[in-house]
Amino acid sequence: MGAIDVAAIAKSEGESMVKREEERMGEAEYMKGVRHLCDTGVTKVPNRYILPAPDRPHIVRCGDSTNSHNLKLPIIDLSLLHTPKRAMALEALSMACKEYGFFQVVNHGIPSEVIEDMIDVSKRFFGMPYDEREKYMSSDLRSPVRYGTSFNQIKDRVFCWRDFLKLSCQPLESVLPFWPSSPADMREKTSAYANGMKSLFKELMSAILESLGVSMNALSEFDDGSHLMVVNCFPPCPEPNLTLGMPPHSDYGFLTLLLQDQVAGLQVQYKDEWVTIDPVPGAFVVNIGDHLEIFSNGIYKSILHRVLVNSLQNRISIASLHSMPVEKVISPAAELVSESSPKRYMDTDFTTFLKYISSTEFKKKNFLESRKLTRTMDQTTEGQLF
Ligand SMILES: O=C(O)CCC(=O)C(=O)O
Ligand SMILES: [Fe+2]
Repeated sequence: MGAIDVAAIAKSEGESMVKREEERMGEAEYMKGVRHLCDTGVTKVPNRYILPAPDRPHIVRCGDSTNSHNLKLPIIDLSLLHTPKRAMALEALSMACKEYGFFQVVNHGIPSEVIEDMIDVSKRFFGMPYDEREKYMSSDLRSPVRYGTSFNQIKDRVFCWRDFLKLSCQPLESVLPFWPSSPADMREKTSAYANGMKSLFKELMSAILESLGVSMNALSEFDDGSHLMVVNCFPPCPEPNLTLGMPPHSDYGFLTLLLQDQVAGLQVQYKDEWVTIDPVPGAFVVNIGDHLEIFSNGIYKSILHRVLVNSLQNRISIASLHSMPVEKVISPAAELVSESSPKRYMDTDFTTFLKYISSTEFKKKNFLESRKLTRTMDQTTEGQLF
């Protein structure tokens, strides 16, 4: 063995101190979000955002919508619900909820101006300087307005390429004064959109309850139900194969109504494959959330989905998540539980969900798995909670 090279050790220690200092400074920068990161002119994805190889997306580049990696979701024409073709439309809805857990709705009655204004004001919000957006940053999960980055920036080991603005919408009059005051028309445009989403959600739930054959009594629970709007911004990413805009997750509520601009990115799990949902102009993507899977006792499925990023275009999506009031316990509907079809999920409340998301570095971000009851020969055991 040669003599110990003191100079080399000192040099390497010095280098690792510099590296740690860079990481520490980087960490504070990453907390400011990916929009900010992009404004600093990054040309490579920093380590903090690089997924382990098995979790990376395998992006198949295709402008061709016949490619098997692009899926055409069932399209439900809501205007048919008000015609003699209602039964046929309900059948199509039921099939979509069982087979895909996702569908698109057209002829939904939301004016195109309300939709365009919502996308436009969202773009302008994320286009404001960081100092303006920063005012709404909060780590309090119950705050009525919360600007942030990644999926769960306190917990995520690997960050995802997303910034978001979460707005509580219930009750609208009380939360509105907390919403961003700039851009100047943000509150006006966003509240018009939120009102539209609430009525569309109730119309969809009425059709869904009918398709399940359960009592309409549950409908009134949605009048004061929870309503959260998540405005997502996915800036162009220099190396989109290394990271994700959102990791695989399911949504916690009854239904999510999703508006995406014309940039593709949403992928859903279908027959063990990730398939891309091409945007349909003027349509909403609707997906079943964990609460509806529980309420339907597993008949309708809450499906894992994720978001890809791309190197060229900024992408905006607006997700409206709806459920019953937060204090309400969600359990399978009485009509759907019988001896031949036993209860498959534990009763679930919002506090349990909040505990779950704040206590787990969730691998699959799948709350639902933790609520499933597992059946042995003749007894039911509660699945492990955390
Ligand atoms: O951006 C998308 O297409 C999906 C967003 C999403 O899944 C969510 O906000 O929960
Ligand atoms: Fe989602």
